[in-house]
Amino acid sequence: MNRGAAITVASCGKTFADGTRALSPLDLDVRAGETLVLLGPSGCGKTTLLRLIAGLEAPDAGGHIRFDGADVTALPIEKRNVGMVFQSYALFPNMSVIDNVAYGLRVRGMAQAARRAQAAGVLEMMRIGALAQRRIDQLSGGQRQRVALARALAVEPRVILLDEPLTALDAALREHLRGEIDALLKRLAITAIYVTHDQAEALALGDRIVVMRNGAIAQVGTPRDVYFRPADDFVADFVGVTNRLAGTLKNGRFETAAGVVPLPQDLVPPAAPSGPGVVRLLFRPEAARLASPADTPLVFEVVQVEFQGARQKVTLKDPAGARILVEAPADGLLVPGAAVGLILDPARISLA
Ligand SMILES: Nc1ncnc2c1ncn2[C@@H]1O[C@H](COP(=O)(O)OP(=O)(O)OP(=O)(O)O)[C@@H](O)[C@H]1O
Repeated sequence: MNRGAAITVASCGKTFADGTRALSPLDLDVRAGETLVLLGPSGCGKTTLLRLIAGLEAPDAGGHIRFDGADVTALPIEKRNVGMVFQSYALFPNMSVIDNVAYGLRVRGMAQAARRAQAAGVLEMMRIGALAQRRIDQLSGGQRQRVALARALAVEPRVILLDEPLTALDAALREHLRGEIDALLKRLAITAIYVTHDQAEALALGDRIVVMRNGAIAQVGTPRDVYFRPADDFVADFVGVTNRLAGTLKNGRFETAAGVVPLPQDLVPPAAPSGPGVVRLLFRPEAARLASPADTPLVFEVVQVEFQGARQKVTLKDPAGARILVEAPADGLLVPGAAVGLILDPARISLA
């Protein structure tokens, strides 16, 4: 198959005819062959951005889309060599699986024998060759979504755009197909843009994640960046549970009511702290390790322990009353009221 195209989105905003501003002008570079996930709450503009890249919508004046440097802004979808997969399968229900998959090749004028052979090859690759003669309305949801993916891939696109393709499926199937899609996209080295509002899906699939909010980009980064070094409170909360401690910065250390946290040198203090002299330290529940109070300068009081089998969730409070949540192996016996030390992983803390 083709190698994926690099995509440049330059100053692309979108205001719809009714005056709704779905996207503020934004810039985004998608690398050739990567899987980029657009993640954000409902209405933040993910689908609109995907449709601009597809050529289903035109950006407002001044916006440009380039594929491998060539300006495609004025090209309609059928001239961009992109494949699309939607949440609703958008397949032809009365046609057979193989005819659905070969459809895009027919539109492109490929001869019947050739397009049937190519479609059959893609069905084999997706491991649904046995379903080739079935009608779409005789398939399960998971099978339909595999056919939709096969149809998008059959035309050998340089870019594949997926808009919440797994949302309609049940949780177990969603996870299974997510793994298959991940493996497939990596093997094909095709450029993929994947829209979802599901953070677990984004973290699992993305080479990079674009977190969106109110028609703008809140952060672009690897799953680890976005999870452990969120750019702001919105990203931190959207992508998981976040602990916050208020304190001050002194001599490369963070001082808070519970004690002191040494800071790694590469941790940048926030440009605009939340109050005069006050900074907040952000970390995830699993970025902390419980220790003896003698072994760390950061000490809390145990408030509550929730046993979960292999792990336990422990709620702690500091002398100022601020509460945090940490996850720990379920071996140590912790009782409410006891003092416990905390060691934070320096690679997994951020400041805001
Ligand atoms: N054709 C349209 N005309 C007017 N407004 C639109 C149109 N399409 C989308 N919008 C609006 O633009 C904003 C962004 O919509 P978009 O579908 O891009 O969001 P989204 O992040 O994909 O949301 P969801 O996760 O719910 O699909 C929303 O306020 C939406 O109502």
